[in-house]
Amino acid sequence: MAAEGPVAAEERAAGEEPEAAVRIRSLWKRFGEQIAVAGIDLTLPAGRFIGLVGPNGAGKTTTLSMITGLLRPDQGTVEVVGRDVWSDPADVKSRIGVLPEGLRMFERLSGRELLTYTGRLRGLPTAEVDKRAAQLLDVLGLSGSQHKLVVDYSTGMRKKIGLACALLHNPEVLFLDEPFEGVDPVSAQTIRKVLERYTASGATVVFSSHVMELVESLCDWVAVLAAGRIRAQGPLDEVRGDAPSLQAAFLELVGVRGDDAETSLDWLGGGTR
Ligand SMILES: Nc1ncnc2c1ncn2[C@@H]1O[C@H](COP(=O)(O)OP(=O)(O)OP(=O)(O)O)[C@@H](O)[C@H]1O
Repeated sequence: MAAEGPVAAEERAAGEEPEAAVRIRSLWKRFGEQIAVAGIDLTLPAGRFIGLVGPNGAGKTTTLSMITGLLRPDQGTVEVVGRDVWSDPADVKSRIGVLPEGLRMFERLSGRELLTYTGRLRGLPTAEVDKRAAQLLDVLGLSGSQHKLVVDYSTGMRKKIGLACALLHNPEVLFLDEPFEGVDPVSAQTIRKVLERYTASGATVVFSSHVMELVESLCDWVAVLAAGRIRAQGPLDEVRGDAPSLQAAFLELVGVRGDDAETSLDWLGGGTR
């Protein structure tokens, strides 16, 4: 475990919990009959690389949307860096960066224009926006395409420009929904390096993913969600426990039913009809 900084040590000495990046209490969300999030309690520590994992339909996107002020909860509270999200969403939004799933962007802008627009919306001075935009485009390998319209960007390029927009105002916490989906290994490595650089300075990354190997190699803290409930949360080593990999621990936690395919699809196999 990393050495504890003086502030954390003081807080502990005073018997106080160090500030969490996210604190969720009894959070619920229903869509008609469908319960997407079923009363979760979750505390995500600050300064960590956090993976939110779960099978399809587990409630990851719904949870992230409620944390980031995009979707109002039916019940429960969400605090980000100690501030109640739904009492003052604008305050919380100024402190966080978000790369949502299926992000819609102003596609008739070039990548560079999109960054300039985002920076000005965030209230950054023009010269600072220009400096940060140039650096982010360079680090993310987008300098050569900065004047291309976003509509003509590939999936990976869209993820990268979305990440650049989310980082431009140097947020305290960064939320990413499936940031590596559809991204080739070279771009994935670039994104990874940028995120590692970001967390090394004490910031928090929370990202959702289905790819356990990725979560295992990147994250030091994991929350497992299934059917709208938290199945496990804690440091990666604790959640993995004695299992040989996070994937194995995950399958056990969410209760796999892989055998069904072997018995019910007995006609599948090519050749005979
Ligand atoms: N706007 C909506 N209207 C109705 N049902 C919804 C809506 N959004 C989500 N759901 C339902 O809520 C449940 C949780 O969905 P959610 O998208 O949060 O899961 P997820 O863990 O992000 O899934 P995936 O990994 O497949 O993206 C699912 O059963 C989904 O069908």
